[in-house]
Amino acid sequence: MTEPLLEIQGIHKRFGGLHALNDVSLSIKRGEIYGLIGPNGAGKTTLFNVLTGLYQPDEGKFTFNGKDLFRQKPHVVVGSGIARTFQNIRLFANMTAKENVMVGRHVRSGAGVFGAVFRPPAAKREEAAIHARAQELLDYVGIAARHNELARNLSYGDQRRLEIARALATDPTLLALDEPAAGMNPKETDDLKKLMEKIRKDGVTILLIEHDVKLMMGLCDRIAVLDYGKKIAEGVPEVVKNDPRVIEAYLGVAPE
Ligand SMILES: Nc1ncnc2c1ncn2[C@@H]1O[C@H](COP(=O)(O)OP(=O)(O)OP(=O)(O)O)[C@@H](O)[C@H]1O
Repeated sequence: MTEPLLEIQGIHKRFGGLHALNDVSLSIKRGEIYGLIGPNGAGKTTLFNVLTGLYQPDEGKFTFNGKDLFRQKPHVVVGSGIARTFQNIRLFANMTAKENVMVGRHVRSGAGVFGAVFRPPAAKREEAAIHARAQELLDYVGIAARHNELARNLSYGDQRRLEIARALATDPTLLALDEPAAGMNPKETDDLKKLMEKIRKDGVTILLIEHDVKLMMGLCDRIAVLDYGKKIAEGVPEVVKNDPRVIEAYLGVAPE
């Protein structure tokens, strides 16, 4: 058995009296597309925020690629190979598409502030490489022609793609996507599905939150279901879909 890429055990997160994550454990294998579903307020985004260092969990364990990332800062998490996108798109609206990706790439570059200001030859070469890689990533997600467009002028679907390109610019091992299909039409959703399959084929493991259950069922290798901060089911889509606890969580009533 190969080691899981991501392993979280017994994670608790409380906001005052609200137990947003209650003893959540899961492990994600390398190369998987792993889905996280659950009703509104179930704790999905909170789990992402804990994983990416934005929230400090109260208890638990969290290892990634053999490294202990429990309560680490976001830059350490990114540096360890976890990149994410946000439920509410967080692009630099007044920067071009390419500049947005370059920001992601700078996380990986060694040029730093000195290099950016004084631009010695090595820094210039690095800057050229960052430009080239950013353009390549825009091409990869299918928006190369829009490279010079301000992010705010891109269509909603293209903004979502741009967020993915920016996350990929950090060379992640695990890409965590928070509702990437939100607000997309069926054609955009289908294109997004193909993009996620391509990303996985190219060696990046994907953790995905999504409300579009049809998309999740057709895309994920395994799915975990959260409800009121607890993991109530986990498994292959077919089994999860028919689990009475899942049906009850979604419909509010136990199935007949
Ligand atoms: N920073 C915070 N402070 C206080 N409560 C919070 C905070 N973040 C999340 N919560 C609460 O924790 C619970 C879980 O929220 P979370 O956003 O993780 O749910 P979700 O499953 O992602 O929901 P949705 O599908 O609506 O995005 C909710 O009751 C929410 O109000």
